[in-house]
Amino acid sequence: MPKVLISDKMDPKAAQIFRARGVEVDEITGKTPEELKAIIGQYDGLAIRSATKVTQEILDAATNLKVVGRAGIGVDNVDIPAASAKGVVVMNTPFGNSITTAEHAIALMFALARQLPEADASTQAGKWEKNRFMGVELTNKTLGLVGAGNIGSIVADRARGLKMKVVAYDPFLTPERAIELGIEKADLDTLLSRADFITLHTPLTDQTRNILSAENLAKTKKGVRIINCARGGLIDEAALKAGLDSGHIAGAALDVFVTEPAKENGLFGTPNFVSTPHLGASTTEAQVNVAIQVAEQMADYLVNGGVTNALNMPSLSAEEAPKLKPYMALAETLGSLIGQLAHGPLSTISIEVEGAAADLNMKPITGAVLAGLMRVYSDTVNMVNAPFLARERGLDVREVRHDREGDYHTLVRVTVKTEAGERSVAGTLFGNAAPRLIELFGIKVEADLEGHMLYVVNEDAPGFIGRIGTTLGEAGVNIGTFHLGRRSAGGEAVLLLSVDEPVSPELVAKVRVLPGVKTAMALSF
Ligand SMILES: NC(=O)c1ccc[n+]([C@@H]2O[C@H](COP(=O)([O-])OP(=O)(O)OC[C@H]3O[C@@H](n4cnc5c(N)ncnc54)[C@H](O)[C@@H]3O)[C@@H](O)[C@H]2O)c1
Ligand SMILES: O=C(O)[C@H](O)COP(=O)(O)O
Repeated sequence: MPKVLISDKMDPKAAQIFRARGVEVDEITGKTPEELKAIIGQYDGLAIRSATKVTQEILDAATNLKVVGRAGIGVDNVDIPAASAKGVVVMNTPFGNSITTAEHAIALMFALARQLPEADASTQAGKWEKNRFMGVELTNKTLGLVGAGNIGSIVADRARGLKMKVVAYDPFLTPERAIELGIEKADLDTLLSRADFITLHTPLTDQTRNILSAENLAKTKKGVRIINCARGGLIDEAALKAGLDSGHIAGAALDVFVTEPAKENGLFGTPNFVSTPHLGASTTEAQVNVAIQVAEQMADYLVNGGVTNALNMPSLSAEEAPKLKPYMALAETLGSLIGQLAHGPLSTISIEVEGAAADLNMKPITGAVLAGLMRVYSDTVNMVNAPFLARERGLDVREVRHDREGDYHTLVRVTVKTEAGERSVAGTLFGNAAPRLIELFGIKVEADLEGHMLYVVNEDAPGFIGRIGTTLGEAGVNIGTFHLGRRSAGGEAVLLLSVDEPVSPELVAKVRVLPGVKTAMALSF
């Protein structure tokens, strides 16, 4: 039974779903990195929010880990390249808390417009400072939206409902989508110069870090109010404080900080500064949504192999997973066969599908071929890290889907380019389930590839099979299955034998010197 650790506070629905789906679950929150390192080795899955940092060190200690599930959106607390390299799927729940976070941005915009926190503190202090708190209306004001993705779009919709004009900067926003959202697409400088309020809704990347730098803050309109419910690091906090102190910036509301938890910060105590402790996603509705989603996604992966919302692997629905399972076994076996047989550096690998296979999601098939191929070199390779390792090694991966109908109802062919030329193997599914080799380096040969095998290329000549049988018999090796194929009568032939135990190097050496043998190799699957 797979075992998951929930290491951040999560709605109880997550644990309930894991258990209902046959996944054992421990909820242990508030651990230090050292404490997490000590226990993570027991788990197949790790369910987190933003508090747990999934670093290279944690991943190194996570010897059984297969999936990290983020109950939320931002995954900047997960070292995704390190997870990919270790074959760990990283998934998030990209929509579960979007409405809640958009609403928080709108709430902070009102808090700034009407100085609600200060007015509340003053009133409760018995001051009744009616004349101190003069607000501004949102109606007819311009909202500058930096990032018009899931959350930004919802903020735009709500802002338009408030009769604001929305100007958006997002390099990936198409003109059609801007029209659909009823917003104006602009460049950053235009937005900065026109916005009465600016709200940030981008991930933190090398391009967005300090997008509101001292230089860009200086381009804003005097009296601008700024909201950040996205990520700390998008705003230069020192420059923001200077802008508030000088009065150029009329107000700023931050839910997120460069350093979190933000127990101390230079902005604290600054007039017209409002803050919340990363509460963007903190509503009952959002937390139930993300807890349910993350548990379902992780259980799907751990139990059925279904992949949804992964950031380092193509999606594979729970419906597709059982259909693709035999294909992935076939693909992995073909990858392994070609990895064992093709010597020297590979420059290109081409994966072709035809017949029924051509109707399937090809990415998992490709991932499985690459995993089979690379596992020949390292047993820590899986479908997640195989494409990553292939890219790292400069292997050019090509996918070809053929519409044509061939001799087989379904077929997967793998061709690699080596220094010695192209090498190709092909297989089908027997009875729609059992992987079967049908072609090896251009020779038709039907074989089940499993367990320990001996591969021999020889000249097709009478008496050869007897000699092989005798050689194996004398070595005390029992033959399970025997598959033969040849290019032409008297030409090159291949022989694939399955045997009950590993084929020793000594036996391979004996076979290699038999008359007519061109090459012999032990294979294992
Ligand atoms: N405060 C919270 O509790 C909370 C909750 C949920 C999400 N978030 C954060 O909110 C942010 C937005 O989330 P989302 O779901 O809308 O993400 P999203 O991926 O749907 O949208 C992000 C948008 O930013 C745009 N973008 C990327 N680079 C840009 C750039 N250089 N300049 C301008 N725009 C750029 C993208 O094109 C995209 O449209 C994320 O950082 C997420 O982690 C915070
Ligand atoms: O990216 C997110 O989903 C938010 O930052 C929410 O973070 P949290 O789950 O720690 O509240």
